[in-house]
Formats: sequence, structure tokens, C-alpha cells
Amino acid sequence: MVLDNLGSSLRGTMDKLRGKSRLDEEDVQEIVKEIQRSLLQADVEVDLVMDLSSNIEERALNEEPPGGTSARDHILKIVYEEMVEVVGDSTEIPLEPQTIMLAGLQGSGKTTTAAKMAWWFSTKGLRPAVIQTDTFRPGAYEQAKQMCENAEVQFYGDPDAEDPVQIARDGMEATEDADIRIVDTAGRHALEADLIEEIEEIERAVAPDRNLLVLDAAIGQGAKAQAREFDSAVGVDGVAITKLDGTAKGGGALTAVNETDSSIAFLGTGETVQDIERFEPNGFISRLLGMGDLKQLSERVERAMEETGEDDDWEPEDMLQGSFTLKDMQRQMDAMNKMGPLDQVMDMIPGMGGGLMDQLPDDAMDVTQDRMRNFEVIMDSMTDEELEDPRSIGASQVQRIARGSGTEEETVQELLQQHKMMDQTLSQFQGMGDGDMQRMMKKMQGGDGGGGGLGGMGPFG
Ligand SMILES: Nc1nc2c(ncn2[C@@H]2O[C@H](COP(=O)(O)OP(=O)(O)OP(=O)(O)O)[C@@H](O)[C@H]2O)c(=O)[nH]1
Repeated sequence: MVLDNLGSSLRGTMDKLRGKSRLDEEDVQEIVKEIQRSLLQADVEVDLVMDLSSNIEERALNEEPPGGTSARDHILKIVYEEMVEVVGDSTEIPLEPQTIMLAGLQGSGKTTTAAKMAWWFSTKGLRPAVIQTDTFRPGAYEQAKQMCENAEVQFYGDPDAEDPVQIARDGMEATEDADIRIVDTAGRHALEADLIEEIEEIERAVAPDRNLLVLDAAIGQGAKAQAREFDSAVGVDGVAITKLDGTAKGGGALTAVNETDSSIAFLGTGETVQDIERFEPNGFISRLLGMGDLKQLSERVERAMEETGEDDDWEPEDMLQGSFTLKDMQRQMDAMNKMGPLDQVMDMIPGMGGGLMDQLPDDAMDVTQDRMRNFEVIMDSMTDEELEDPRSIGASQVQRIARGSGTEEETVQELLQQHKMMDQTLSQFQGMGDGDMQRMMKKMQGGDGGGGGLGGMGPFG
């Protein structure tokens, strides 16, 4: 993902601050240097890197950390806030009738993004249409038509017409019934005057409510000049970054957002019409910095808690004291099942990103739906004593449980094996720093009140 290196290199530096309550000048300088190195490697433009790092340095040295905050959390918070400042809020895209024009360099992914956005709007209950004005690239018409078919959205184009401005006008008329009209334009270099004149004319013809600049995440230092030119020609209200699934550096896109004083609207993460995400700045930066996507996690947890209900007797801390019983596993499976795969959930917890899950055996947390269902039936056939103390289950009990649950003895063994692996895995998390895990488990239980789930937990708590 974009700027991935920043997260990992920063985490290494941050980890050295564990246990410290104050930052000295040397700490701050080391961190700032690390940030500069990562951003420059990711192709973020030099001036932006310098501005960002000097803001971070100044705040880290002058701001008093709130009482009880560790040095590490304090600097993380500052870095986070400054990065969020650069990417800005998500571009406002109201769910109401509107026209959006896409502009960008050749091959940046405009046509693909047009169809993806149309699909996205259709999932929100709106009726979108794509208007294809690209007469320049042979194949653009067919590609757009095909993708719109896949997305099951209306499409307008005219493979025989030559004037993109006329196509745009005709397209607006032909798609009158649509709520959302997405106007795709030909790829152009912003520094070529005639091409810029053409997009200005299309803009006048369709009078869009907002213009999005489509940028390939791999765009490097050229991003700044391109963004500036498009902005002065038609005005850039937001940016769609494409190809984030590749090994792109992403820094150019960040520069463009900063240069046009706009914000990110959508992220493209693949070639099919569904590979689009609405940009969400907090989650994006949290993940970038390896702090976990707290907002997303809290939403998932809250949803799971609503569905699972609470269990007052259960103390999540018990799991971290090494007494992870089959009953705990039952509850965990239930909650995790509702939240999504455990490795993804773990990735969203602060301090747990950083490839920690990668170090675990692949199947340590692999409880698929089918197995889960089998496991549930098996556990129903166990006595309370067996659930509390799985080690007491011998060969004859395995036989009995298998018969009682109508499953194979092998499956019962598998369950016991799975439990053992989860138990071992959890014991690795014991004594984790900063109480992150404990707090998260407690919150997952809704144990300390505060309106449910992780909602009340600040990212740096
Ligand atoms: N992997 C990946 N490929 C993408 C993504 N978005 C677009 N592409 C691919 O990038 C290539 C160019 O995308 P197009 O949508 O044709 O780009 P365009 O900006 O319309 O191109 P022009 O009309 O030439 O300006 C195509 O092969 C797309 O499949 C993405 O998010 N991920």
C-alpha cells in the first residue's frame, strides 16, 4: 500500500521510545529524519517533506504532552495529526444528483475509475450514468461500455463522433434520467495548451458540480506541476488515486493533493468495477503509521457486540493470564465470526499491525465458517468441565463427544488442536506494551461502560 515504508520504519524508531515519558531533542531529530527519509523515498515532494517535518519537530519539542501520555504516544499523535492535515478531509461527495468530471494524464485510470464510481453510487441506491468523451484513445469507448455493463450502469458514448465537446453535450441530454453523471475525458498532458482548452470546453458544456483529478499512485515528482495546471484550468475539487494495489510509492499523489489544496475522494485498488473505496483520512493515516484503523475496528466491534450481546461473567483479561478455555474460544469465535477474519481484525489494533500477525503460523487463527459450525456442534456436546479444562479430555471422551455431536473423532481432535494453537498465540500477546490488548479486549466486552465498544477509545489512549 501507499507509503508502506513509512509505517514500518517509523515503528522501529518509535519502539525505542517505549517506557520514556519525555522526548529529548535527539529523539525528535531521529524521528524527524526517519520521516523525511521515508517520505522522500516514497516520492513526496521535497518542500512538502520539509514543511511537514518542521511542523512535527516544532510541535514535538514545544507541546506539553497531556498528563499520563507516553513520549511515544505523544509524538505519534503529532505525526498523525500533521499527516491528516496534508491529506485533508475526504472530498465531499453528497449522495444527491450531480455531475462529476474526471481529468488526468493518459493511462492514469480515468475510464476505469468512472465505471467504478458509477458502480459505487449504484450501491448507494442512486442511478448513475457514465458519459465517455474520449475520442482520442482507440478502445476507450469499448472499454468504458464493457465496464459499465459489468457495473450494470447506464453508459453513453458515440464511437463515430469526433468532437468530444459535442459528445459531452449529447451525453448530458441522453442521460437526463440519471441522478449521477460521470463524465470521462481523454487523457491529456496538462502542459499542452490545446488539450487544456478542450477540457475547458467540455467543462463549460457539462457544468460539473465537481472535478476529480485521477492520479496513478505511481506518479512521482511530476505530480505537482500537473496538478497545478489542471487546477488552474478547470479547478480540482478532489483526487482519485488509482492502482494502490500495485507496488506504488504514492508520494506524488500526496503532493498533488497538497498542491491543489484539495483532498482525496476515492481509492482504486484493482481492475474490476468493485475495486474502489471511498477515502477515509483517519483510517488511511492510522494504517499508514501502523497504528491500526481504530474507527473501522470500533465500528466492527460495535456491530459484533450488538449481535452477540454481553456476557457479564467473562473477563477478557483471563485470556491474557494464560487461562484461555474452550468457552473463551466459543465466545471469541462467535464475536470474531461477526467481525471478519481474525487476522484483519488484529491488523487494526494499535501496536498489532507491524507484521506481528505475519509471524504467526498461517493456520493459527484460521477458523473458517464450516469448521466453526462443526466446532460449535462439538462444543455443545461437551460438559462444562470439559469446556473449562480441555486438557482433561482424553481418548474416551473424544469418542463420546464425536458420537454425541455426530462428527468424526478427527474433527474433535482438530478442535482441541485449534484451541491449543489459539491458546499459544494468545500467550504470545501476554504482557504486550501499553496495555493496548487488555484495553481492547475490555472494550470489546463493553466492560468499562462509555457507550459501547471501542468508540470511546482515543487512538493514543
Ligand atoms: N491494478 C489496477 N489497475 C488499474 C486500476 N485502475 C486502472 N487500472 C488499469 O490501468 C490501465 C489504464 O486505465 P484506464 O482506465 O484505461 O486509464 P485512462 O486514464 O482512462 O486512460 P486514457 O484514456 O489513455 O487516458 C488499465 O489497464 C486499467 O485496467 C487500479 O486501481 N488497479
